[in-house]
Amino acid sequence: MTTINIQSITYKYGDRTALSNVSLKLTERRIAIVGRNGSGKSTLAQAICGLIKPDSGKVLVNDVDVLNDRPAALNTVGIIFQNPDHQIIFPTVAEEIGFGIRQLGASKHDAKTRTVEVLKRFNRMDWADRPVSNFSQGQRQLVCLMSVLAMAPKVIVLDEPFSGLDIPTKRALQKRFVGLEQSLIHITHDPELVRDYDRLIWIENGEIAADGTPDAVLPDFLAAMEAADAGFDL
Ligand SMILES: Nc1ncnc2c1ncn2[C@@H]1O[C@H](COP(=O)(O)OP(=O)(O)OP(=O)(O)O)[C@@H](O)[C@H]1O
Repeated sequence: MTTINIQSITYKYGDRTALSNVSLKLTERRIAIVGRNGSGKSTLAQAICGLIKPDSGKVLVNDVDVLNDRPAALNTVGIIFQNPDHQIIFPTVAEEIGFGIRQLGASKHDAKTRTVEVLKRFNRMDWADRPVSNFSQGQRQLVCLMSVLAMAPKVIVLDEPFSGLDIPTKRALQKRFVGLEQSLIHITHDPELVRDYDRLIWIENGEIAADGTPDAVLPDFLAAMEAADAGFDL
């Protein structure tokens, strides 16, 4: 079982408090995070992955301090962002996948072997030397997923990976996520995607507004979203 221990995290961007004293113990395999734009979801995702340094508090994933033990964090938590271009840095698919494996300390030879393994698993050996720049957004998201899986993390954080994808591409990618053995923490604006998850956490203004099963939390969340104002005129 994977345990994510978020201990009293506060994070500020200048004067703006994005997360305010958030504590959570997460052990479920499928966890959804919902909330309005700007409520703090992505900030929490980055804290869970050790990508930002909270002003106070810490995150332990299976006892790994993800901020301060970067080598151990790399094969403990992975993240897939909304925009694959924020993630992909290498020109070809094999280089991109291999880079993550090398980060774990693998030799060039081992990185190559594991890159081939993951390409085969996804039936995408023909992608190895193809330039990512020619790929569609859905294909790039799959490259990101393969790169993350090649590092064999225990937890994968999905930060709205489906936005901008058409319905068939979204469905195809979703099928890949559903089958993963890893624990998933899935940030989404689409409650339908996470209705059958084990746990759903609703964040507002950097705090936990509700936490429970989707059946328990979603009705209030959806009612609040229906009643809410955008806060500005379009
Ligand atoms: N780089 C930044 N600099 C300054 N403020 C930021 C920065 N990133 C986020 N914020 C602010 O922090 C708050 C939380 O942002 P965050 O991106 O975590 O929200 P979110 O729930 O993921 O939003 P969305 O659903 O729009 O992606 C918002 O008020 C946002 O404007």
